[in-house]
Amino acid sequence: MAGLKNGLACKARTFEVFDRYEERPGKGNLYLTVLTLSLVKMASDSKVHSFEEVATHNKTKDCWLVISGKVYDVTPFMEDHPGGDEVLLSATGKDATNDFEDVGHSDSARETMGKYYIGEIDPSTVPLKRTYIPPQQAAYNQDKTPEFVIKILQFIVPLLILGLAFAVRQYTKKD
Ligand code: HEM
Repeated sequence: MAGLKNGLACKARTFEVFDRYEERPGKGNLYLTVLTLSLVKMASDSKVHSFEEVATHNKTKDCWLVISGKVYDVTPFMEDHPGGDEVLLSATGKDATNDFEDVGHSDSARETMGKYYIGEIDPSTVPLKRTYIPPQQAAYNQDKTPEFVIKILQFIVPLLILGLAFAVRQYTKKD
């Protein structure tokens, strides 16, 4: 009976845990029941939340996160999160998958997540990521011809002035 109690209290959602129960001699039927109950629990846990609903849980005392399509209620973890509660708050109201992955969380952090899992996000309700589209502005001086002419003139004009000065000097030179 103690095994059954533990099985029900346990939040683990893997078959591995229940395989161990099956190995116990003489209690095959009992442990099969535990497995079934667990599956029912899994199904009921997988509540589908809309993004709009999840986004309203954006406070220190009520904080939900969306990571890899799953919804986590991390309210009880706010004070204990090694990265602090501020980062968790800043990850609300959006898909926090990248924020979570960018930190390079350890395997044990990923296991901890399971404790706070409350369901799935309805993907159709997640707003599309906005991509930055630069304004359609004409590039300055797109036509290169005048620029080219200006550059040539920059060389020719001083040369012309020099040549003119030299000619004037030669012309006005007294023998
Ligand atoms: C359910 C969600 C989360 C859980 C269970 C979790 C758990 C943890 C744990 C256990 C650590 C200690 C280091 C490690 O073991 O990797 C950690 C560190 C950290 N986490 Fe999270 N975390 C979660 C979500 C997030 C999110 C969404 C962000 C970013 C917005 C974040 C940012 C950080 C930062 C900045 C650190 C500190 C890293 C360092 O200083 O080395 N975490 N987290």
